[in-house]
Amino acid sequence: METSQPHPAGDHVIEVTDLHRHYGTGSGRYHAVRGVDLTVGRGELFALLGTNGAGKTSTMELIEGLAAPTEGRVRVLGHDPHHERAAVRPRIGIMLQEGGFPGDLTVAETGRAWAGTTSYARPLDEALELVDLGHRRNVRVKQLSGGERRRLDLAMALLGRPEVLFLDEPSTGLDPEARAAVWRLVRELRAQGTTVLLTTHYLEEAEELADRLAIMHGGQIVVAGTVSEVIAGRPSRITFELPAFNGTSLPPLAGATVTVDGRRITVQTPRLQATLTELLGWADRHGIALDALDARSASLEEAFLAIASEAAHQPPADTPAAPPARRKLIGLAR
Ligand SMILES: Nc1ncnc2c1ncn2[C@@H]1O[C@H](COP(=O)(O)OP(=O)(O)OP(=O)(O)O)[C@@H](O)[C@H]1O
Repeated sequence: METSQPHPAGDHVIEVTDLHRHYGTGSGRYHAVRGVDLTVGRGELFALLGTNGAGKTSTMELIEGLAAPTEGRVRVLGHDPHHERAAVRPRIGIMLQEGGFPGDLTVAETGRAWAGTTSYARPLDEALELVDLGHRRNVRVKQLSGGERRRLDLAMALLGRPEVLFLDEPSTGLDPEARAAVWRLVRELRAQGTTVLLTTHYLEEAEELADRLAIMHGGQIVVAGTVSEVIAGRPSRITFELPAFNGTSLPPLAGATVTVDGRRITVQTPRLQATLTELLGWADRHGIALDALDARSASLEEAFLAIASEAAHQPPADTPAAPPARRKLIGLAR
């Protein structure tokens, strides 16, 4: 077993190089993670986005040290998180997609049991208050709502005052108010220097929180960078309807792509202001009303949809066999 040296402060807290993960063996072997590289600096929040089955959780689990990669190298706080688990585990917090805490224990009993596995546990009440669960401390876990269970998962991940926090879809199942509260908490933790790696399906969550993000598809990172870098180069979009189209042709809109779907027109353009000016001038000159007019710059959502659709048309060379059924993750196996 290779024993790695801890990194000096300020270096990358997470380093992942050419990571691969297979599930199963023989003809049922499935290549779920296919050469992922990423780094996360101290105090940075990095979001992993992707389509369903893109490989986000499979990648996270390797970085968390819950499984060993088939190939590739992972370092967390300078250590191999799987083989040097004892060095890494006390310094990280993990919120899995399904916490799996026993339903018969109360919130407080769960917290006490979990605190016993953690070296520098913060007071249980403090952890519960962070996620607004203090008033539910004597309620059995099975009686909590789905959103409350998610918040319990988060409280348990925070119990050991982690330097690195892994959040796998932290706000799934939360109502908008609880989600906003979780976002505030994550921002505070990051401001205090916690490094965060999160997966999410909510693009606005990544837009709100992430310093950098990566979009995965088919086990690979298709694009990575800041939100502006990922959006850069994506066209803006103007849509409208022509209720009483009198046959007047649309003007030539330089550099734009026009799609007509019945009465609905979509114009994609790299020059939003100039194209909109040309279009409004044309409508004005011909006395045409542009119904339901909407003009917007490229968003992360549009970039995501375009990237996912482009990637879906370019499957990797070793197209996988259908994957075997997924295993359910049990929180206590962390
Ligand atoms: N234990 C497992 N055994 C076999 N295949 C698995 C296992 N876990 C995941 N897979 C498969 O690996 C691929 C990647 O799954 P993974 O859960 O990492 O994706 P994801 O991006 O997190 O998806 P989602 O957004 O749906 O949570 C999927 O095709 C999945 O079915």
